[in-house]
Amino acid sequence: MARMFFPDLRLNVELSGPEGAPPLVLLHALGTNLRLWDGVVARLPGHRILRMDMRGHGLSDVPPGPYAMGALIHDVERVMAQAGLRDAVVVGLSVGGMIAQGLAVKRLDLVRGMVLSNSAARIGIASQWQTRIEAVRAGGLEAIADATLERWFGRNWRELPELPQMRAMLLATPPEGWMGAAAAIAGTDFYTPTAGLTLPTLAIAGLRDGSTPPDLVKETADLILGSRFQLIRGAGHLPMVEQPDAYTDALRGFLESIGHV
Ligand SMILES: O=C(O)CCC(=O)CC(=O)O
Repeated sequence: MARMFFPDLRLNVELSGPEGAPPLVLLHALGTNLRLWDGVVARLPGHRILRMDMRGHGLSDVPPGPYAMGALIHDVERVMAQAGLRDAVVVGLSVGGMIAQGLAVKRLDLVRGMVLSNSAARIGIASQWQTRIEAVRAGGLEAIADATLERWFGRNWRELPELPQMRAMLLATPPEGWMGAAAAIAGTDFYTPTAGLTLPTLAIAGLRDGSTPPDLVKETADLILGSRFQLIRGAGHLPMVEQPDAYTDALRGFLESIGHV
């Protein structure tokens, strides 16, 4: 674990795997942090893996919100520069996948391929995000926790073994950070720029995902010429936590198919 220092903020990052190995960049979802990827990192020992806590999340600084999507993209750009990484496969979960799309549009030299996991060019509608932001402002993350966990995991969410860990991760997110990043999602519509992308892309969806349902993920995958779509049946919004073997197999298959091994 290391802190990267920039003039306006510090970001928490972790670099693992052999230096010089094909690089992966892992970007987490709203209300989570880089620990979300523990199972994937353990299963992919042959890659140089950079993961980071998005601003306002995990151990990164919490600048006052709202955040612009452009700022979240710039954070990844400068972390990759400081780590000396380019030509990476960027794996982004949900808002992380939006950041991956924006990074590919802006800096294709940094992105060899994308995995848009449980993500889309546009997620939710602005008024819905505003309602959630107001709830968090009034009552903290606890105010939205149950509804969020139900969207993440589906109807039987209370029975899932991963629930205590994921609830704790959600509740540990600084409210200012959650609201800042939620505002970035609310203000983003990448439909047109993403439709112009032509790079190797795998889109992954979880059957029980109520945050970014399979049809929404597929709609974005279909914008990108030659992209592939994979549905993980036994998972919701966080398939790397619920189905780490199936999820890593999907990543590995994609990486092999583009020779990024
Ligand atoms: O909290 C939700 O259900 C929405 C989460 C979302 O769509 C964005 C994300 O997970 O990054």
